[in-house]
Amino acid sequence: MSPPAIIAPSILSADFGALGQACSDTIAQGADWLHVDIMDGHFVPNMTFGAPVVTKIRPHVERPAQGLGRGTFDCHMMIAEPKKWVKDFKKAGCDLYCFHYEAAISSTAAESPEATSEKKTSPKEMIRYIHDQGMRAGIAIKPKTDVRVLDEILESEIKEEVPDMVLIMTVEPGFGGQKFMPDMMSKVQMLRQKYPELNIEVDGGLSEATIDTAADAGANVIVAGSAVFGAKDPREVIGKLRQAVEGRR
Ligand SMILES: O=C(CO)[C@H](O)[C@H](O)COP(=O)(O)O
Repeated sequence: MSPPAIIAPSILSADFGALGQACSDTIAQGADWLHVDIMDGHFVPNMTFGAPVVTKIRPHVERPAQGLGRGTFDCHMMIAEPKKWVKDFKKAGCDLYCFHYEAAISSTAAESPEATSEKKTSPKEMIRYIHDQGMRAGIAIKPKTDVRVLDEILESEIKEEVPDMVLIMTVEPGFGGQKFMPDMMSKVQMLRQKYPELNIEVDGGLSEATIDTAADAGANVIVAGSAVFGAKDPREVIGKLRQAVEGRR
């Protein structure tokens, strides 16, 4: 049986002028986590906000008593230098720090142009570092990245180097409101088959129209921005997304 359904509305589509209230309302409407999109204008062609804003919205949502329970701040770091901000986000109240595989690999290359294959295990070093700071770790891949790059990481014998979640992007990261890419579902299926207990998150274009495809493939953590924040009745949408995932467990 796959892990429980987790609905994580992306606050990228919330009213930034009343973000704290939007966060508490969304949890009250039945969301499990809040998906917090951090963009730096380098890794992706858009900017959002940094740790000071997370610090301000954190008190609006009660933190999970333990683990990745209700109220988890799932911070999706679409940034070129993911290691640089780990401590700041821990301090701001992030529970799950999800960095991009592509950023970790290229920041290693930037630090050391003569990087050896050993150096290229930097995603594992990142995961260990995030765990050392007392957060859960996620690793995300963009649509063009082969999912098989994750095997070596997921199969690490060192527990601290294994991520708590994998995020399969179902749009090119950078903007909300884009079209879901169904061809990303083969990545989800492959992961679910190999790792039955893994938290597999999908992000981009998820809605009542696309949730069945994602749930059939085996995704259990569902990010939805415009579908939730643009809805007349967000509670109903959150409930339907959850029902679709629960129905496949
Ligand atoms: O990471 C993201 C964009 O890079 C967003 O989380 C994602 O696109 C959610 O928005 P929507 O549900 O409207 O597609």
